[in-house]
Formats: sequence, structure tokens, C-alpha cells
Amino acid sequence: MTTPNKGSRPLYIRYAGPVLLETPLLNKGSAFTVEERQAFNLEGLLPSKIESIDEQADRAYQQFSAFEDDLDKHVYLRNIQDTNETLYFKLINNHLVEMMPIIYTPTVGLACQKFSQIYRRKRGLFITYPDRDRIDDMLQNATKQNVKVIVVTDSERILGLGDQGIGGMGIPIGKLALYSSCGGISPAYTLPVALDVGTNNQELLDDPLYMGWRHNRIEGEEYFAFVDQFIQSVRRRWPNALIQFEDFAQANATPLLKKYQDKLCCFNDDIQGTAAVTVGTLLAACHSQGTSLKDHRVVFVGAGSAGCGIAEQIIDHMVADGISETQAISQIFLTSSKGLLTDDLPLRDFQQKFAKKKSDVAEWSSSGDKISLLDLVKASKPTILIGVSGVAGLISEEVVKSMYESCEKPIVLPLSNPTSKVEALPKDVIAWTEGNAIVATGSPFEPVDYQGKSYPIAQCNNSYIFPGVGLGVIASGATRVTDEMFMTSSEALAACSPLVKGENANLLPDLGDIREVSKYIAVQVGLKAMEQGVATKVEASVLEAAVEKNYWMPEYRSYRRTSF
Ligand SMILES: NC(=O)C1=CN([C@@H]2O[C@H](COP(=O)(O)OP(=O)(O)OC[C@H]3O[C@@H](n4cnc5c(N)ncnc54)[C@H](O)[C@@H]3O)[C@@H](O)[C@H]2O)C=CC1
Ligand SMILES: CC(=O)C(=O)O
Ligand SMILES: [Mg+2]
Repeated sequence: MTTPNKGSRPLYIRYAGPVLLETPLLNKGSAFTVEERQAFNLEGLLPSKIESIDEQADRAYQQFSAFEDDLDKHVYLRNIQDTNETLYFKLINNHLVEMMPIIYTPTVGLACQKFSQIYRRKRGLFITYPDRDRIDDMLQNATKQNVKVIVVTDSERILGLGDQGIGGMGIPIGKLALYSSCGGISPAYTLPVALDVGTNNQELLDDPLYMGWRHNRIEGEEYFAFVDQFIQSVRRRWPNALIQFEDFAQANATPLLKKYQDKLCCFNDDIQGTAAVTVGTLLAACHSQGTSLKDHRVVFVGAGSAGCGIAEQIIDHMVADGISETQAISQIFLTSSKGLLTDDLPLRDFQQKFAKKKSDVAEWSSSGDKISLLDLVKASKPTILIGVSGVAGLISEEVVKSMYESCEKPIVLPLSNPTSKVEALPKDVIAWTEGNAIVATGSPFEPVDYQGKSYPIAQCNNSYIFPGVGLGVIASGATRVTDEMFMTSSEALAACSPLVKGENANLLPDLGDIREVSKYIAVQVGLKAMEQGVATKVEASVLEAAVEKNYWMPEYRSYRRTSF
């Protein structure tokens, strides 16, 4: 017979019979006890053996292991999630290293691309443009009543895979799975949302199975008005919910963040979360080299949401380290598809401050035209190279070897996801630099063996940051997410680096330690929120207790029946 969680109170529920078995947040399947089977009209609906969650997880793991194809594994896990959420998270937590690449990058990318083909059951909310006058009603239809975290996408820039229409829903689902698994936020409080504003992906528009609104994307004022209708409806329904903007295209990501960041509890994961994990990784790398971030010259391949977000936070750190902002900017170089950002190019607002004076750098161009990545590396002699372009292979052998000529210990971070979009393969970067580069990637890679030595490859992905930030926001009751809270999360992550702690040669903590890391980040972020006046001040010990109290673990609770 299963025993309820020690210390957990029984849950009083109204559902019974098949409806209870069909309710993923409450279903326990074969783990319903004899008493519960009697009380909830379940007798005869289940095999007679009463199982523990561990027995159920063992069976599920055997079934999972029988699949050879990663997308099949993904579909299998999503099916468990949609039938028994507690078991799903038990399974994920038991096998996080093996299953994270299946529920998150890289497999989630393919799941988004094939969303309409692999679709089984409902999850989350699809808010479609033609229904925009009924968003309040749609939020009432959500199966979750007390939503604390929403991850929302409009699916225009899904990882490095571009416009995925309704299929982008896979990303909020995957991100929120990590909120629960790594950040301890109960799935009862999370809601994935896809804003269906159409798609410009012709393949999807031509696909008879495509399940989204068959229309080109709504743009401009209509688009922003629609997003605002959604935001205002959320504020009416769940005024304190944290909203994470995810995988919006460059043209909309920054304007939406600027519009809402001071008005509600929200952040953009690709801009701020990515900046935090990258700076955290760089701080750990600097520590291992005995350098300071302000000593470095940084070249970016990609000058979009992620690139400019990271550059901003690096500048903040360099300034905090004691150099002027002008000096910090002079050490940072961003390239887009048009080459180095220079003041003669048409630039977005958020790119302007990074543009170099064309007259100062014109001679760097080998073609007499745009300044290519190779031109830039030769001229600026970077010590850090960051790929956030979504284009595979841009960090070439020539580029890395040129960097290595003037930098003994290059730091190379090809961060684009999924794996198919990585700017350089870790094994190549290690070989091109004779084993001297520090490498981290956005998607997971096996350790690299080079000349008899093994080089672990850290996964520099915002998944190290957002679960802890979310937990910190919820535990502290923060009403805003400030840039300083993200800066704190970087430092907290770096402090957890095994390299910084002197434990082993890994740059970022093992996934096995991710729960403790998220709790640590949560406490530091909560303390920063209080310092900044966006959360009510309490003692650190009270906040720590709130983080523990809010930390959900997947165990079944005992049920009592409430009157109908
Ligand atoms: N590891 C992580 O945690 C994260 C990784 N990313 C990855 O970063 C990539 C970019 O994301 P965003 O910045 O949001 O996209 P974005 O669309 O805002 O920016 C992409 C940038 O790459 C540039 N680019 C495209 N082709 C190029 C070329 N041939 N040479 C140089 N630059 C080129 C574009 O001009 C643009 O500046 C995606 O693949 C995404 O998966 C994004 C967020 C987090
Ligand atoms: C990791 C992530 O957020 C991205 O690649 O967009
Ligand atoms: Mg993203």
C-alpha cells in the first residue's frame, strides 16, 4: 500500500471514477490505495496490485528504454505527462541527465517541427488571433486554477529553427517541465501558452495536418495590440503570475520586454536568462584562468536578442569590475549577417550602442566591403568567442585557429540550439586549439577525448537560470524581475561551479546537483529582489525556509473525498 508523503496533508478532491484517472495532476494509476479505490469509485478500473510510485517509474523507464528513436521517446514521455504528471516528474527526476535532451533541446526542436503530426492530447492554452475578444473566457477554461508561472511564445523563432507556427508550443511545455523538475515549482502552478498569430512558414501552411491558424503572421500594431490583450487578461485572472517570454523573433522580443518589464512580473528568457547563464559560465571560466571579465575582448557571432542581451550583461560586469562603460563597449564586437556592427549599417535600437565607427575599422575588411568574422578576429584578437546566430558551422577552423594564434586559452561558446545549429562542434574546437580552449555549448555534448585526456563540455543553457529565478520570485513574492536579479543569478551560478569550488574540471554544476543550485539561485535572487524594493523584506532564514517550503517534489498525496 502506498503511504502518503511524510508531513503532506491529504488532498480533498471532488473528482472520482474515470474522470479522476483522466486528470493528469491527480491521477495515481495503479498507486491508488484500496481505501481510495473504494472511496473514489475506482474499483474494477485498475489491475489489483497496488504499486508504489517507484515501481511505476521502473516500469515506465523500461518502456522508455525500449524506444530507439528520440522523437518516439519524447512522445512517450509527453504521454505520461498528459496522463499522470506526478509519475512523469518522478521519472524525469530519476533520469534527468538521460531525459533532459529528450524533453528539452535538442529533441524538443524536432517535436516542435512535427507538432501537428505527433499531437495526442491537449496541454496548455492556444490563444488564436481571430478569438482575441474571448481571451478572458479562454483563461477561465485553463485546467489550472492558481497559475504562478506562464511561459508564452508566439513561435516565430523556435530555437534556431525559425517560425514553427503552433508547433512552438513544445517549447513552453519543455521549459515548464524544467521549472518543475529543476526549480521545484509544482506543475499545478504552471501554464504553457502559445499565441497563434499565424505563420509565415509555407511548409506548415501547405501541410494538411497543420493544426494552427492557416494565415500569414499578424504584424505591427495589430500584433502588439493582440499581445497586450493577452497580457491584460492574464493580469485580471492571475495578477501575480510570473510571465516568461520565450522564443519571440528579434523584431518583437526587445520591444515587448521594454514595454512590460517595469509594469509586471515578467522577463525574456532569451535576452535575460541567456545573458545570465553565459555570464555565469564566463565568470567560472575567468576564475579558472585567474582573469577578470574586464580583461577580456569578446566577439559575438550573432547580434540578436541573445547576443545583445549577453553583451549588455557583460558590460555591466566589466563596469562593476572597475572599468568605464565606454572602455567596456570598446572591448565588445558583435557581428550579424552583415558582418561587424558598424554605424553605417541599418541597426535595431538595441544594437546601436555596440556599433563601431566605420571610419575606425574600415581597414579591417579584407574584401573592402563588410568586416567578416575572420577579419574581425584577426583585427580585434578576442579572448572570448560566442555563437548565438542559429547558423551551423559559422565558427570555422580558420576563425578558431586565428583566435588561438593570439590567445593561449580561448573561451569558445557555440550556444545555438538545437544541436544541428551549433556554430562549431566541441571536438573540433578542442582539436583546433590543441586542447587549450574552454568550450561550452547550448545543447548537450558528450565529453571530448583528445590525446588521451577527457574534456567535459558544459551545457551553457538558460535552463540553469530560469528555474531558480522563478523559484526565487515565487518564494520572495517579488512583483518585478529586475536586471540586477539576473546579474545576481549569474554570480550565484558561478559560485556553484565545480571549478570555482575547486572540485573537478567541470565549468558548470552537474545536472544531478541542479535542484540545490536552483535553490541557491532562488535565495540569492529573492534577497536581491528585497534589496531592490520589489519584494517585502524578511530575514534570509525566512526566505530560505520559503524556498524549501515552495519546493515541490513528485510524490503522491493521500486523497479524501469532498462532498459533491
Ligand atoms: N544556449 C542558450 O541558452 C540559448 C541559445 N540561443 C540560441 O541563439 C540563437 C539566436 O537566438 P536569438 O538571438 O534569439 O535570435 P535572433 O534572431 O534575435 O538573432 C540571430 C542573430 O544571428 C545573426 N546571423 C544570422 N546569420 C548570420 C551569419 N551568417 N553571420 C553572422 N550572424 C548571423 C542575425 O543577423 C541576428 O543578429 C538561436 O539558435 C538560439 O537557439 C538563444 C537563447 C538561449
Ligand atoms: C535555450 C533557448 O532558450 C533557446 O535556444 O532559445
Ligand atoms: Mg529560447
